[in-house]
Amino acid sequence: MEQLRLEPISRVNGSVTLPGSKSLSNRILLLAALANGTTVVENLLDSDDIRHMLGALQLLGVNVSLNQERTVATVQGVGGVFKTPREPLFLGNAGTAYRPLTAVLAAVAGEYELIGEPRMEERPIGHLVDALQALGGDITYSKNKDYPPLKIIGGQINGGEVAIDGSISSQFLTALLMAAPLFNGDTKITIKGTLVSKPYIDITLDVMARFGIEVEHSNYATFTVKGGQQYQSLERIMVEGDASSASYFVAAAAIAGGEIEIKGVGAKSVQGDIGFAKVMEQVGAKIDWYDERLVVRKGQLNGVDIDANAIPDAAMTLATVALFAKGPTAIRNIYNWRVKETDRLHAMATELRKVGAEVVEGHDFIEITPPKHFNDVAIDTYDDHRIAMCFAMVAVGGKPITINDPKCTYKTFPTFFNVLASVSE
Ligand SMILES: O=C(O)C1=C[C@@H](OP(=O)(O)O)[C@@H](O)[C@H](O)C1
Ligand SMILES: C=C(OP(=O)(O)O)C(=O)O
Repeated sequence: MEQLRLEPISRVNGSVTLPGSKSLSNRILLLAALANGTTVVENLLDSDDIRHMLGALQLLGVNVSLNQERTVATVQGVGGVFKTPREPLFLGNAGTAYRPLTAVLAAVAGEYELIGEPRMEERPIGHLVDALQALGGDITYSKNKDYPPLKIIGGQINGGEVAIDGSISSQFLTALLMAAPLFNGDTKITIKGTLVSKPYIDITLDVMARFGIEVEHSNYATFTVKGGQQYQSLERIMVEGDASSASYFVAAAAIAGGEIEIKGVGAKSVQGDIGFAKVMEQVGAKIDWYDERLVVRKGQLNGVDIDANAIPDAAMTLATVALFAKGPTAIRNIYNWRVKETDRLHAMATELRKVGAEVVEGHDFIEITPPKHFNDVAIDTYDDHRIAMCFAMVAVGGKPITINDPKCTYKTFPTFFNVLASVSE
């Protein structure tokens, strides 16, 4: 197995231009493909999750051309008419590809099979499939009920009233919302249970509006979407920098000092993970806010006790910031960490303990007391990009660390370790 040795970093300094947002890239690609004209997408992320979406679109007969860096895509929309693919759509472990494609392909004519990596077969999708089936969708489980892989016969959905469980993943509601304009009739969606990861719904509504579709909602409890609509192509759309990827550089500057300018997200971001920078101010970081960038400096870091339901991805970074804060840190209301790239609650608890922290792993929370002494260990990353990236913060805090399988960052941020090295002293 490949390992990356990170020597202690004494200071960080410089400027980082963020790669495009994963959440925005995959939503924009799918809606541009469904639209009825050509859309040029700029600052597209080039990472595994996006490659899986692009691979699927190609098999569905969508013509997408990319520049050499794969950061500008010209998408020739097919007006909601896909080709039946000659092989199953392999979507890796990309939730932002698998879930939206499930709903959209249930809505448009054709026969489809959606497959993924072994971990994808352990990540639930039953809440989405239940809702689509209740609306008349023809979806069957190829292996285990409520989990991928899936077989879909599309084009059967008339719309109507439907309830969807929002308590495990917001991606199910995102998927249903993105597909609903393609249903024959109007759809009224009611949320069952508490909706988790709510800010991701704002990203969905924002992108849908950019492509010409308005959704009405009352306080994220009910949503109404008119059926029989078509997405409208955009001449040009720019993908914001990835706010979750920004979290590592916000944390690095806060921990090590020096100053990092982070370009690509700021006060105007549509991504909820920008909220991580607010949390870091509470922890003690000094941040200057601009519309589309942040400038971050070190401060005296103190442990905090927060509800992180709205920022599930960036909150993992707080778990390693906690190693360098004064006093314990508690991160609460994060049950769904358990159904992501790995069981992140258990994995984070295990690896933080290896480093020397005292950790309480609750059903839906984690409490971290910083180490008295840091152990120089190799961190297992469980094929989870965020575990690899957050544990790089140990080196930023001045302690040596080894990251196993560092290429797992390719899921969302292939150049992460190079970018970190470029601001490290
Ligand atoms: O809609 C999205 O783009 C995402 C939603 C979140 O998932 P959940 O809604 O499952 O928490 C997040 O963790 C994921 O990385 C991206
Ligand atoms: C949870 C994540 O990914 P996915 O989009 O596959 O759910 C993530 O990127 O942290």
